[in-house]
Amino acid sequence: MPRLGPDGSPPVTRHPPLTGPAGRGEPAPAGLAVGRQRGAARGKERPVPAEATTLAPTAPSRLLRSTRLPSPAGLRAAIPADPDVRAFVDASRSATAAILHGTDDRLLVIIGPCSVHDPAAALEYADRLLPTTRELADRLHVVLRCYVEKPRTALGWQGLVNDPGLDGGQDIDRGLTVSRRLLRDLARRGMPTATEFVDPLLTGYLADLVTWAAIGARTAQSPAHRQLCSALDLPVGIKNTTAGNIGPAVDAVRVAADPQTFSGLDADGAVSVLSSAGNPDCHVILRGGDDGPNYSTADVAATTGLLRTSGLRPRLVVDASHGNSGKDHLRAEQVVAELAVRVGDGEPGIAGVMVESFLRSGRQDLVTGRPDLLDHGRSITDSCSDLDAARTMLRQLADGVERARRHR
Ligand SMILES: O=C[C@H](O)[C@H](O)COP(=O)(O)O
Ligand SMILES: C=C(OP(=O)(O)O)C(=O)O
Repeated sequence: MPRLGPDGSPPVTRHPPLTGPAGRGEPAPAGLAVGRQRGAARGKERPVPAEATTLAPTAPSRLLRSTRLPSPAGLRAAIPADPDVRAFVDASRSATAAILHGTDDRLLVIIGPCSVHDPAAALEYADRLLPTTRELADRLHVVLRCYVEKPRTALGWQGLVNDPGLDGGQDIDRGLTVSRRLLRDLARRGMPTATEFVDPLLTGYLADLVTWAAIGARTAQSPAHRQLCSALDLPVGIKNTTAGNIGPAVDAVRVAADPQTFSGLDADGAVSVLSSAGNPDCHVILRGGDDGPNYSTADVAATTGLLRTSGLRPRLVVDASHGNSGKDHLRAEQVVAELAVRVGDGEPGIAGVMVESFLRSGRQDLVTGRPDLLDHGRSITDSCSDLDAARTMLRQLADGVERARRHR
């Protein structure tokens, strides 16, 4: 087990600066790629020997910097999931899987901010929502969106893992540490969490603390993400593509259910050949697409039909946000209200609902490097409903489950 630093963080190897003795721009030793990315975490860079990387076979190189991270096991040792947390996450995963399989008649609800940029605000949101989720726990299994990686259509802030300082510093080492601590703090409070896995190399740093994960619309067709799902010990929702195609999500669920052999990191961070058993708890998420929403009864029926003919369980999650709301949180609230009625009417196939909500409604733009300008508790990615609206939506969905039970 690695020795830990005074604050419980994993050890960091100090390496010489890239640009000479004092990092003042003196030429680097021959054979080293030279450069420092803006905001680089000082003192952690490793020289990049030109002959030692396939990414940079000749110098000068476009690979400017290589910074070694702790291993997944190192970070897990620094911020351990204590036995209570492990038991809590296991129980929450089992409940989620049972809902997806239809053996628990509650509804899965994945609710919370589009992205977490301020861990304290995420904890405050959880603390203020928990009384309602506990009250409705006989009808809903509520899992908090704690999205710490963000896939972007093009450029933009990439999430707490990639840029915890909101300053373009891209200190992934710190981002993983604060994200893992946040996920653990949420589990300790009794709030299950959901996240999206964007970079498969980083999944092992956080996955043991998460109840449910998503593969997003931008990565649902990626073989690496599908193979990753096959090895995860948690339920995973896979989205239709941004164009609105359902077929790739169904294909992804099939791939993930099968045993796979692929390359990835082991717990010690070594690149390894990994063999998986296959994950029977994956499912499709309908999130709408460029051509409009896909949450109607006909869309759900068409998708469950496709799942059935593919030999898969005909149950799915509907995302009321994103393409199903045109990223308008008021519209997402209407979608949830409509879904609640349909669940109450006994419509088959809907195992869960996702919706974006945070302390305050709407969204705001981040000015890189100026987090001090941000409103507390308002999304810096897609617009979100506020807490009152979140409570209303949860009650509507819980009423729907109650009504559906009366029909049976
Ligand atoms: O969920 C958040 C966003 O929809 C997603 O990360 C893509 O955002 P972008 O299109 O603004 O890059
Ligand atoms: C990025 C997200 O969704 P999608 O992949 O549907 O765009 C998300 O849920 O945060």
